[in-house]
Amino acid sequence: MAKLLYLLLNDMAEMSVATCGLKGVALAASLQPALILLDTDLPDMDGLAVCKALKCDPMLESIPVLFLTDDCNTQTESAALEAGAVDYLTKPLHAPIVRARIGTRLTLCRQNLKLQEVANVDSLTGLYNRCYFDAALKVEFARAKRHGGQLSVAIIDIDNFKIYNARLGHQQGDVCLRLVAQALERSMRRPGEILARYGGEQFALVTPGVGLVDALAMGEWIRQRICELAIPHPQSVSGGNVTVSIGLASWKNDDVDDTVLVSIANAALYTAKRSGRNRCETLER
Ligand SMILES: Nc1nc2c(ncn2[C@@H]2O[C@H](COP(=O)(O)OP(=O)(O)OP(=O)(O)O)[C@@H](O)[C@H]2O)c(=O)[nH]1
Repeated sequence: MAKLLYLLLNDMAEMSVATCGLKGVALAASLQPALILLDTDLPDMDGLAVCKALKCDPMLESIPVLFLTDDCNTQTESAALEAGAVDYLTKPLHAPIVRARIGTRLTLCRQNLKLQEVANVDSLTGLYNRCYFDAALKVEFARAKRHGGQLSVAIIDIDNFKIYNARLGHQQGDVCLRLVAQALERSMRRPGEILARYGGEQFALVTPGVGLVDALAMGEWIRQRICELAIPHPQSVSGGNVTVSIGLASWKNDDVDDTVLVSIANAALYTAKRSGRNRCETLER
């Protein structure tokens, strides 16, 4: 059946096939596909259990699952839909109907992707917004926990930005935000890093695979790049130019979760501000 479906659909999308439930979940995690076709009857486990496993995983929960099965039992069908499936097609499958149904799903996936792209971006700076950052951090956290990796978060805040705005005007404030955002983008060096505008004059960065020592070096590197922009500030804390303070926090394989990690980075930022601004801080834990 998998081979038949492959032949039937492979001109509509790039397809990959797994021959049992466990391999299917692993394949989904590595490929992050737009759509998953699933049978209820698999060699190693129940297809419904696979669907539930996919829906429990923050990295996979948003991928639509469509059942293709010879189980016509309405109870199984409603259980599949309750488990999060978007559709349930029963055999015998009619090629044109399968193609049309899956075509509709793929179109919806593409439209969703476009909508998400717009919804995830901050219109002033072009960076990701806070909503995207929070969701992406959850995914990166799950990945780090699964693989036992490291992960750090930085909250980057422009110093005395209220004064900058008050003295130079809101429009100039917007120009400054864009320049800082561009410099932060240029400072990103590792694949998988996610940079966002976290709020007004605040930016957030998550760096998968980076522990506290490297995060501090990265924070210091970023702080210097902003100083080098040499954007004049009427009441600068250093050298007459715009500066940033940075709060850092790293996950230490403990039971701290993503939101607590951000709070710790925010508390470190508060310390940086209190200690005179234009610096990176982290908290002892
Ligand atoms: N131009 C502009 N200003 C903004 C925007 N969003 C927030 N702000 C301003 O950013 C300023 C932030 O001020 P505060 O939170 O007091 O922080 P601060 O003056 O930078 O002081 P510290 O963070 O303690 O160094 C406020 O005056 C906001 O109006 C924006 O999109 N554009």
